[in-house]
Amino acid sequence: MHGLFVTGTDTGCGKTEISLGLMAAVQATGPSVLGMKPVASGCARGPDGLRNDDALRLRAQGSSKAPYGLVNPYAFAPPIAPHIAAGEAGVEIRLPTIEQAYRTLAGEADQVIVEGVGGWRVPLGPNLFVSDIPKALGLPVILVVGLKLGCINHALLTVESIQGTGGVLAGWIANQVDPTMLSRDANLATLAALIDAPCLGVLPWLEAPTPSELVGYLHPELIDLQPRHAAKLATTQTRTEARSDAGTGKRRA
Ligand SMILES: Nc1ncnc2c1ncn2[C@@H]1O[C@H](COP(=O)(O)OP(=O)(O)OP(=O)(O)O)[C@@H](O)[C@H]1O
Ligand SMILES: C[C@H](N)[C@H](N)CCCCCC(=O)O
Ligand SMILES: [Mg+2]
Repeated sequence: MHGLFVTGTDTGCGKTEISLGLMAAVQATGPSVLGMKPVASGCARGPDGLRNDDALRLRAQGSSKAPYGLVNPYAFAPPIAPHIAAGEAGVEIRLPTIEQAYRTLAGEADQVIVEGVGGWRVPLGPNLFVSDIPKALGLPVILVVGLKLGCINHALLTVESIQGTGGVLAGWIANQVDPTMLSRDANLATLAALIDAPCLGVLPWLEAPTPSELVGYLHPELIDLQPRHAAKLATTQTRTEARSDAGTGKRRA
């Protein structure tokens, strides 16, 4: 397995903190890891162009310093829904561009952790959604559940969509974004009972979360790609490679 795709129940649910924590957890066991944020809205313009905080943090946590343009091929200034930002910038977000950047990163590290943008069904263009990215890259998905009132509904709808459309849900991670949440443990028990995938960690609300602090709460070793799931990912990947080869006119050996 070359990577994971991190999605969440919403924007602000903790995808970046957890992606960084997962990178640190993998690095602690030896393998090299790079981070990727294929599409980012909410970027500052600097001397080298548009830069997004999530992408900069993922890049900095990487085992080597990948070119920014590979970590974040699509960067948009306004902090708004990405398809609207792309439309305003006159840019079409294209899967083959994301695939190419991902393949280059995957060639440089043992693992690539890819953070989505917003939640699972955020549109990226007229016929493209965030949910298409892990399918194109052949990646299993980790769902970050931002623990707050309302998260059960958001989590179950997201799980239904991932699993109902042929995605592989490798696990979910609960993240307490609301320090005052009532009945936290009962909510966790409900999520555990209703989500058909392992819980890979429960993060409390932390004053100033750091990747190394998060490692203690995360259990990526519980990711168990059963043979049927691995086969599903392999099929997706082969189909995607064939499609992108067709797009570039390359012939498969
Ligand atoms: N467990 C936690 N304890 C305290 N603060 C947290 C926790 N998890 C996340 N945060 C904070 O909540 C905010 C949102 O988290 P984060 O940026 O990781 O969300 P996200 O899902 O990546 O958002 P986006 O959709 O913008 O990419 C950040 O300020 C982050 O530091
Ligand atoms: C600006 C923010 N931090 C994210 N980059 C974008 C979140 C898009 C959410 C779109 C939506 O679901 O309505
Ligand atoms: Mg983020």
